[in-house]
Amino acid sequence: MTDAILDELFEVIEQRKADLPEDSYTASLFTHEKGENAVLEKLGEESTELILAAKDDDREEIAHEGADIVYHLLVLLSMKDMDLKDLRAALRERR
Ligand SMILES: N=c1c2ncn([C@@H]3O[C@H](COP(=O)(O)OP(=O)(O)OP(=O)(O)O)[C@@H](O)[C@H]3O)c2ncn1[C@@H]1O[C@H](COP(=O)(O)O)[C@@H](O)[C@H]1O
Repeated sequence: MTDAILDELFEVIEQRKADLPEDSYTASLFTHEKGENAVLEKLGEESTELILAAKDDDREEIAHEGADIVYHLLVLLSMKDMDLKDLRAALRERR
């Protein structure tokens, strides 16, 4: 997890959280009437879609749904005032 794309994506998410632009999907998750349940529901849906893609052996779809999950996970971390350091620390502890 040293790929810069994750840090760049997390930075954009933090920026959207701060600025809340109207046309931003990310911002809409932070202001959603369902609160954090909106992102939790998305994580549930995307996980199901990932499982279906895996069962179909659809490699392109596995990557697509996996990316959706990573994005929504980063939004969740930001909502909880956590960041990639927390995720990296958890992964490192398992080595
Ligand atoms: N990485 C993502 C990202 N991944 C997924 N999504 C959105 O998450 C939603 C997923 O919901 P759905 O499953 O209903 O979408 P779908 O495409 O119909 O479903 P699938 O069949 O694809 O799973 C879609 O609206 C996607 O656009 C994302 N929206 C934004 N980003 C990143 O966030 C940045 C800022 O985006 P904005 O906040 O929109 O400016 C972008 O530049 C991207 O880098």
